[in-house]
Amino acid sequence: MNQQKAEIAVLGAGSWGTALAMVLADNGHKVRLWSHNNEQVQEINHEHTNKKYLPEIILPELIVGHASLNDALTGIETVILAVPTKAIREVVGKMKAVATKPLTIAHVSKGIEPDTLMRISELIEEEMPKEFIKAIVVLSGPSHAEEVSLRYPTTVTVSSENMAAAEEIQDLFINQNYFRVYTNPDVIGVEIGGALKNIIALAAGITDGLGYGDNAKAALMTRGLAEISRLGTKMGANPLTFSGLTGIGDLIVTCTSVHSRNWRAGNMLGKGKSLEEVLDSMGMVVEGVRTTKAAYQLARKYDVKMPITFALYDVLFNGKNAKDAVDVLMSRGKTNEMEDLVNILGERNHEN
Ligand SMILES: NC(=O)C1=CN([C@@H]2O[C@H](COP(=O)(O)OP(=O)(O)OC[C@H]3O[C@@H](n4cnc5c(N)ncnc54)[C@H](OP(=O)(O)O)[C@@H]3O)[C@@H](O)[C@H]2O)C=CC1
Ligand SMILES: O=C(CO)COP(=O)(O)O
Repeated sequence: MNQQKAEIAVLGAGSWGTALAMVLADNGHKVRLWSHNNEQVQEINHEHTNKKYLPEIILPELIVGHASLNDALTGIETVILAVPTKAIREVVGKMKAVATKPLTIAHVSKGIEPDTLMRISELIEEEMPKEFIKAIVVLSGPSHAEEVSLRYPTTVTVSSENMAAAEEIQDLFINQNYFRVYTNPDVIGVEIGGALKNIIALAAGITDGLGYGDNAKAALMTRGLAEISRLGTKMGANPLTFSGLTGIGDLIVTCTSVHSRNWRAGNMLGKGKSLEEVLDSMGMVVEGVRTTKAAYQLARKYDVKMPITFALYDVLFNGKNAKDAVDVLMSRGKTNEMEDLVNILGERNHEN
């Protein structure tokens, strides 16, 4: 484990890129932390802090900030891509311009691109020429940056179509004191679970903001997982992945933690703030908003029932009142808890 010390580029110096850079540095690896903000790079190198994103933290000296992507990537074989979903195409486009050899690209973002409906590994594959891709890996799971940077015990999962590459990323990150990394070969399930839990966290924040209780939140989490599992299974995921760290695990942490940007954004919406006011006040990415649009489109494409996603879509994009949306969910026709998933599994078995 962590046998060889490597030099790794982390692209994106927001909360998650910085916390993951700390894990790598704690494991003895040199980290080139790239940011498109030169002032932030100066702060990282001279103050060893990143106050905007992790105000309490002192960064290990093995982390060196870079404002030039070319410098950050020269001679590097492994890249951790840690920017929001909507920046992935732009940053991979810049990587392509300076890459000189095949890279293992591990992404850690949780989203789906609206309209193209692509998962992040698919976006990377589309943007990066084949000759510069050694492997694409996803790292996901219940892991708020604020807690990882305090070295609190955390578990995540890595997945790839190239499991040897996933195991290399597992070895780079695993830390027996506080960061345990599992593998799972189900890339679709891992990416869908990580992206769609943000939708349910927004909804959980809204019901908390409305003053509804723990019953409502437990219902949202459970029925939210049911609709994520239905869609993911229809898209080809292993349904068991949704009972793992990147499914229920991440759903629990994002719906219950004060660190969650998605939950906090939902909470403000439930208290009556407009979407614009909420997003303006966050200062960090709230992935669930765009992902709601993408999941709404995916549900229509795959003909899967996703009532919570549809209700949230109406609140976010059609001006529906949040309380009315909950009323609509509660007054739906009678249904069987498991039948739809069982039917999807039946159709899949029939096709195989
Ligand atoms: N925070 C967390 O606990 C976790 C986050 N994630 C996922 O990680 C991804 C990144 O999130 P997180 O770090 O939290 O986000 P933050 O909002 O904290 O930081 C985003 C970072 O990306 C930079 N960035 C944004 N757009 C671009 C661009 N076009 N080119 C270059 N850099 C850009 C931002 O720069 P600037 O400062 O200039 O805006 C900032 O440094 C998300 O998909 C999130 O879901 C996953 C697990 C945990
Ligand atoms: O994915 C996360 C925790 O696992 C982070 O969630 P938020 O983006 O809602 O903060």
